[in-house]
Amino acid sequence: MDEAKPSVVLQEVSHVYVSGKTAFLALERIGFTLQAGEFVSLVGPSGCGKTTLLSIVAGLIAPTAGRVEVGGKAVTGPSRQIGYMLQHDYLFPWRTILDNSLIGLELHGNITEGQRSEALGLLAEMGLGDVAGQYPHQLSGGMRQRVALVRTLVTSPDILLLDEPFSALDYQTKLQLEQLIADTLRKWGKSALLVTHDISEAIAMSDRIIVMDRRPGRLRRDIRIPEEIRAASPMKAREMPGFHRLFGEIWNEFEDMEARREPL
Ligand SMILES: Nc1ncnc2c1ncn2[C@@H]1O[C@H](COP(=O)(O)OP(=O)(O)OP(=O)(O)O)[C@@H](O)[C@H]1O
Repeated sequence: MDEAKPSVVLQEVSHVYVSGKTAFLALERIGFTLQAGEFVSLVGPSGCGKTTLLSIVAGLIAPTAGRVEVGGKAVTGPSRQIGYMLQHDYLFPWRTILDNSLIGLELHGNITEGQRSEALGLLAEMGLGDVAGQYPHQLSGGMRQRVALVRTLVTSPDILLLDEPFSALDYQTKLQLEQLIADTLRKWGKSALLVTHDISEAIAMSDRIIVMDRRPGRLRRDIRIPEEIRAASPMKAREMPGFHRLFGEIWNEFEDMEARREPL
């Protein structure tokens, strides 16, 4: 682990949504640490609070109780240390691919020539060098998500929050992008917190998987992925017997939660 890079620590984080006269406990006393350079996935049934948790870590909403620290400092709002990548790419149709990838930097001031050439280098690394001058409608879904990744990486965040970034992609593109992101984050020693509904994706990409329970959203399991699976590519990992065992174990957690589900 790289000690110079920050870890993320959540302590007793709870969140209540209030609308009108009703209050809803969305998260209850969540606590875990995302070590520097670690890749952790959050899985759990719909509505268990995964996106709420990411928004709290990103500093977009303040938790009702508890504390989130990045690199030992309390999170009080959005910061450049954290990059957020969503299911939709939200590229601006009137801007070129290069200009779209520079948006995050523009928000922090004028773009330097060095930053522009760094963005071009990143686009090339993601196989997008030839389309830097094109517009989003000329690109496939997978290419657009890669642009969104460049836009996130170009601001040099230490931690990436990934909210179902692959869910709108076809299977083959999704596997390729999983591989690309896993390789890129590992190479640069970035930490990541991935929200996904896809158990296979979580196992193939992560160092750990946190299984959440719902109503209220709580931690249910914290599962460490065996080294042999972590060392394999997301495609190869899917062929391993250990992978299928883990899939079954997590699937059983979901079945158990479903069996205990109370009517809404
Ligand atoms: N702004 C809000 N006001 C009131 N309730 C909300 C708000 N946002 C989310 N919720 C509720 O909080 C709970 C957790 O929502 P959240 O979107 O974090 O869950 P999730 O696990 O990400 O869901 P999914 O897997 O379906 O995307 C849900 O019951 C949701 O209806």
